[in-house]
Amino acid sequence: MATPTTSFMKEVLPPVLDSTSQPPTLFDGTTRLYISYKSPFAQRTWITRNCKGLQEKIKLVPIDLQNRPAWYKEKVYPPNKVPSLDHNNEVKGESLDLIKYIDAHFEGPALLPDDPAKRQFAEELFSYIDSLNKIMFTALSSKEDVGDEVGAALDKVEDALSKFDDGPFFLGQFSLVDIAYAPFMERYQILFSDVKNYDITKGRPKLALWFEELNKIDAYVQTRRDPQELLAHTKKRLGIA
Ligand SMILES: N[C@@H](CCC(=O)N[C@@H](CS)C(=O)NCC(=O)O)C(=O)O
Repeated sequence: MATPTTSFMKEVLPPVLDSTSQPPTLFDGTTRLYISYKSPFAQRTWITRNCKGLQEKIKLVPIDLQNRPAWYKEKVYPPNKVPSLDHNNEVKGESLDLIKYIDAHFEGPALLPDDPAKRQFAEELFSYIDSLNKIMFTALSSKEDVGDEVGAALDKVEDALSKFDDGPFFLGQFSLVDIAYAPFMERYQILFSDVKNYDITKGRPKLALWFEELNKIDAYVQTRRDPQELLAHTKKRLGIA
């Protein structure tokens, strides 16, 4: 597919709902994506919705995770996490499942290529991200300097970006794989620079180019938070503030 660089007007984002907020009219047939503006898992689904041009079809419902409305757990999504998607009056969760679901069940450009080799590599990369996250967050929470494990994990990302040469993204062209990685890689770039004085792109030209190209994609840029806000929020969550 063509890289979705098409600009649309900056969306006016709906206000965050907290424990004092009334629920929307639940299960009225409206497709709703429950997110938190700060959640990297939720951001994956939000980018996917934007990439497919579904701003009108999928309504964002941002909730305050620090002060959640009780109705969210009781009436919408008992696991009480974000993201979740209410589509056809059925609520589903798990961000990686949801980005595939949104891609497959809604109109808009296909975000996974048909090529079986690329599809297989996509699955490998979807599986790898949990290990990457573990290594990266463990390193950030530790007092030690950045060690070999982080370097090796990032080198693996650099290698993955070298596999297909028909574009700067994981599968060549922009896809769900980039969407799965973007919210986390964005946080690693900011956090490692601030906390460890470590530039994750140094000596990794493919990764540097990946960030450069990603930051041209409006559907993603619209979901980015202020880096200082993200830094403060994530450091607090990791207990390193
Ligand atoms: N595996 C889930 C993880 C979702 C998740 O942990 N979301 C966080 C926000 S980043 C959350 O809702 N945390 C609240 C909680 O765990 O109570 C996914 O991929 O969607």
